[in-house]
Amino acid sequence: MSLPLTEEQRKKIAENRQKALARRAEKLAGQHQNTGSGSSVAAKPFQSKQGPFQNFSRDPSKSGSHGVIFKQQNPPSSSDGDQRPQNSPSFQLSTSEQAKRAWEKQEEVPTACLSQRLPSQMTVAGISPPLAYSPPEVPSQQLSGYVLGQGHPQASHGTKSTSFVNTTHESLAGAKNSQETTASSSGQPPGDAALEAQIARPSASGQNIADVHCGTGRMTPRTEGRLHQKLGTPQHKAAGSQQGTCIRKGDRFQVKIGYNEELVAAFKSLPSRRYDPATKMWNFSMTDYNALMEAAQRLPGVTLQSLEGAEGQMGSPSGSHSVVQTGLPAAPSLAFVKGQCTLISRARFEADIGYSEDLIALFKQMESRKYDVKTRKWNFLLEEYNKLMEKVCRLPQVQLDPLPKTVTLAFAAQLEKTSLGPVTNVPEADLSGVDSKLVSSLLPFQRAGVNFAIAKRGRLLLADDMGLGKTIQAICIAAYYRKEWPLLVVVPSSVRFTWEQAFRQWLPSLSPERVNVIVTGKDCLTAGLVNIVSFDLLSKIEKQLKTSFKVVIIDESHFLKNIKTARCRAALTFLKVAKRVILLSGTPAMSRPAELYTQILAVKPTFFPQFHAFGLRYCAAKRLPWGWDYSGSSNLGELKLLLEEAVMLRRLKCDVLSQLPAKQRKLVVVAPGQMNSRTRAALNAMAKEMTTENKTKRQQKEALLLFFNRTAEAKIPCVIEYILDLLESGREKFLVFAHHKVVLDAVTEELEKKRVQHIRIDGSTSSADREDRCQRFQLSEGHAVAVLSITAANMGLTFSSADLVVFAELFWNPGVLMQAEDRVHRIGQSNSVGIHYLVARGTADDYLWPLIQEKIKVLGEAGLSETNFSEITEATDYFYKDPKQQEIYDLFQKSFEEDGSDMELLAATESFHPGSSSQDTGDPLAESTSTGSPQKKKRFEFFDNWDSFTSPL
Ligand SMILES: Nc1ncnc2c1ncn2[C@@H]1O[C@H](COP(=O)(O)OP(=O)(O)OP(=O)(O)O)[C@@H](O)[C@H]1O
Repeated sequence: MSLPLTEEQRKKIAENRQKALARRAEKLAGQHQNTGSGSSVAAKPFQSKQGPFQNFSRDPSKSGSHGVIFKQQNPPSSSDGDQRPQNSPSFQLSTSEQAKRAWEKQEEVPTACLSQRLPSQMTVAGISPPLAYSPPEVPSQQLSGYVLGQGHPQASHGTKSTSFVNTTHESLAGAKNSQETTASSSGQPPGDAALEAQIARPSASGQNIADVHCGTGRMTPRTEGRLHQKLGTPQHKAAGSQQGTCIRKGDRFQVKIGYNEELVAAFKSLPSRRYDPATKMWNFSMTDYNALMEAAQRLPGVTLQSLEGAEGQMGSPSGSHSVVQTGLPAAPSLAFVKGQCTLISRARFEADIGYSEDLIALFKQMESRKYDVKTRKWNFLLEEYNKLMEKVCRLPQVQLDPLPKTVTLAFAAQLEKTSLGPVTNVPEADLSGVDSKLVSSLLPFQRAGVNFAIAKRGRLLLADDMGLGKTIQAICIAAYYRKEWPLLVVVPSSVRFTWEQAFRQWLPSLSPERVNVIVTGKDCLTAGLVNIVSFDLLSKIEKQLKTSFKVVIIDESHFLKNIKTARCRAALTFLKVAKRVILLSGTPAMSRPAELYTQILAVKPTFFPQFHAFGLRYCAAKRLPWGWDYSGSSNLGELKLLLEEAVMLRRLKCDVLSQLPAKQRKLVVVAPGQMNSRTRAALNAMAKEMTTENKTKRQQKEALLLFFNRTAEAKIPCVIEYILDLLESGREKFLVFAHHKVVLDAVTEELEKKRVQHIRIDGSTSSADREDRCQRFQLSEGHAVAVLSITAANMGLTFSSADLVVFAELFWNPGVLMQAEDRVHRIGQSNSVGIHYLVARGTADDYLWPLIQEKIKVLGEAGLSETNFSEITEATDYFYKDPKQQEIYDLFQKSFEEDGSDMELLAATESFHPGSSSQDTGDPLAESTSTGSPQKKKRFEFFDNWDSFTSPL
């Protein structure tokens, strides 16, 4: 359809075009002279795009998004929609990628160059976009991407690759052939196609099509003219030619073409027309497609490439050069649909794809078909997957991406119809070789966890909720493979000794000497049969890590979530060679699926050897101007199913609540290694002081008090480290009870420093404020810590929104401790609550802990306490073989049982201030407790440097 232009108007337009062309040609020739022979106009914008990425790759710190956006070393050439990795020209490209790049190059050509294109070249360009943007046989899963942290996405789309620089018309046509949409099928006369190929063939230097068009200055108006003559095309027609393309946008299509008055008039005549001022493009409904294409066909000099998926469908070759003339498909059959298969249950998958009549007909042939009216999607049994996919491949208008290969492998039994049961039956493992004490203690769900692990040949991510006893399960699994030991256990440093304790507790057959806790980088990693090392030390013992451990436990394995960290890189070296890998985490991913990647890699290295494939499928990977963003999430249901099938076991507290006690107490042996030698020596001196003969009762008590005070001070770094580890492990809300002001202060300061939401209630908090702060904590979301004084906040407050209580310090009166525990264990609490007692060896805790046990036992026997500490009491192994120790214990017992001692102790401890008194050699107690003026007491230089002491090493 054309507008009736007057002859004069036509002439004027033609003249103006000629003038503009001449001006551009002149300008171009000038530019070529300026840029020299090696430069290419077409290449320029491409090179300039590379700049920032090269800079970026040199500066990975600018990746943003907390290390989740992985470095992209190659420049993307388009930013929207296409999520495949791009290649620099020197990389191998698949044929479809070449075609796409050739297309993009065409797009990048400046207007001046466009005006010089030959009609035949337009046809060359016109063949590529549909197949290049959507290669049906290339599942995204096959896209190999980054080897994490190492940079390049490798160009492998599963199709034959040829070098980009050698791109030829033939290779493009070849690509097209492979997609069943060949250039010849577009209805062009063969003679013309051959001629085009000849013209478009690159120079011997391997220059690509775009360069030939307008690249290096070889193309001048004169040569252009010669080419036109060769084609028998009048030169003025080439100057006036306009090439455009139709692009599918949902149920509409838009036309991308430069301004043409006649075409615009044609657009305006179509009822469904819309103009988008943002893109400056017209768009139409599919019903107007044929009318538009016919109108475009009638306009001289206008070449409008048909819609993606339309070419080759309805061959009505007219013999024209124009792509439009390759045949106009009827609008309904143009419905090119693209989608993907997704796993929706262990037995079924869903086709997530738009409407296609042919496809629906095919779906209806499947016996297991189900249509979900809510999601409006069809789903099928996995056993029909292969059949369906085979048939879908034969529908040219449909691109249904398959399930990732990892998924089909993990669910092979279902695909092959060999196992249709809804739940896999995990066989009962033979645990006869494991200590019976351990095996008999396992709760039913823990036993099931051990069975699962053994069914998975000792490689799993045990992701049970916090406090469900991952430690006992891990020890049992590792013990099953005892013949393959030495065992390596990697843990947060705050729980190294707790793990040592757990081995002692649960594996009596293992001699305690065979448990080796690595404390410094100089310690030998293989000294024990069980070797426990902290994450922090991993990078310091890298050489030793080359020793291969066949059995490895990683506690809080989400500490490895970031591949860029030294600890993760170090861990991957030994995880690669380990035969059994037992990962433990209550929170394997705290905010995004990308965090799971390294843990999956550790358990199943073959699942997603390259992060990019994982990122595309499960992290909604997006290409941004600075690289790929993997911080999103996609197909989470499928990821969960995949993990549960092959990698992970996760039970929530609510799933197993009936098997859990209402309160679970945990003894956390905090690291005395944090104490420097002076601290340790001073504590020993305090202990000695208490048992020195000829001491009055009062003097003994004062010595005891100072011992208690110094213990508080000495524990601070361990306490802080433990709290920070809890936060890092995803514990959102918990209470921290302490007694000494110095401890409360240190914890509060640290939380402030780390900007963690917290409240504090101590003796100085008014009653009104107590309630306010308590409410604030109850209602807060995300991380929140309540820092509470054991004696000032152990009553009358409800903190039921938390389910964990940490006792940073012990207190001699178990009744007070129990009251404090019950701040969370009360009406409104639906969970089993965790109580962690931090106990430091070599401090007053050695005496306080057994004292508390003793008292609780008595209360329990009298029916006054439901609490049973027996398991952990046993575990602590506090039997005083040394008579001096027994003496100190007796002293503690006596002192705390005397009437009024509590008040005296409280006063003394509250007033205690770190670093008090310089009377190292004298009796500091006399000042700190008996003078009654603690503020005035002299400073006791107990620690070299307060700052270094409070910041964990
Ligand atoms: N079967 C059991 N018998 C006796 N005590 C148990 C049993 N299972 C777990 N416990 C105790 O429960 C407490 C919590 O267990 P554990 O520390 O292993 O939990 P977790 O799952 O590792 O928690 P988190 O994720 O917080 O570290 C410990 O004191 C442990 O000794």
